[in-house]
Amino acid sequence: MRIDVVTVFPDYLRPLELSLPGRAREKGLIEVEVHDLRTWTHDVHRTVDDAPYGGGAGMVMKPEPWGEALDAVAPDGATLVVPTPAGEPFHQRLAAELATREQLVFACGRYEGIDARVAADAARRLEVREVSLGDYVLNGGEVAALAVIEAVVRLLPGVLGNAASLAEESHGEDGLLEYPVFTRPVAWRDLAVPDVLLSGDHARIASWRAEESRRRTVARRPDLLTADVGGWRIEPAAPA
Ligand SMILES: COc1ccc(Cn2ccc3ccc(-c4cc(N)[nH]n4)cc32)cc1
Repeated sequence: MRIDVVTVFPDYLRPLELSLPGRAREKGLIEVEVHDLRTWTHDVHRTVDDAPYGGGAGMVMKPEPWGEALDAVAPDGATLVVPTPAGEPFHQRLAAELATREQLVFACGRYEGIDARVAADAARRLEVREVSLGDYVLNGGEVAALAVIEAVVRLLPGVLGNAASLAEESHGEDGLLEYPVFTRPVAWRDLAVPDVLLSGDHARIASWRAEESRRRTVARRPDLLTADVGGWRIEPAAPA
């Protein structure tokens, strides 16, 4: 998979050189390139924004630099991911879908967003997915892009050293929250590890974990008990 990110803050994407995406790059499983949107400006001030038509607070990102950037960076048929508060909810099912794509291009906006014609023009030759990370407001798309990239890259074959952990996520109690996890020491600040986990009785342990998943889900995410999509225990479809 190739991933390109276009942003006015390239340094915001430096974490992609670390840990999971960093190792995946070293293994040659993904190529990642970050591009400065101002590369495609031609005025002395390298202008990327202007006042919104119709009035209102803030500034809007101009279409021309974005159009030239996407022409240069995104080949026909690539998938353009545009983080926005107004996007479709990002969740594991969408991560699994994006993990099947050959090339993802992320358009990271700032200000009050990107001129809407950019996505409309891109949709003429790209798959365009406008995605929201959740019902809260960020200042730009870079943090969202980092989250989406991590959620997608970890699903790629060979990226997670322990594929079993991915498999376990996908075979837990479907669509429920993870059970609590513990490790040594067995006693810590007068807090103990549940005895069942020390019993070696794998059937009892599995039953306890299933019950803990259900208990947590009822307490924290009752919505998941009725949801028919969005669960994160989904394995990526085989690449097209
Ligand atoms: C209310 O309208 C607004 C429009 C844009 C902004 C700032 N901004 C600019 C680009 C950009 C990209 C993504 C996001 C974002 C995504 C999620 N889930 N929250 N926030 C925010 C973004 C603030 C508010």
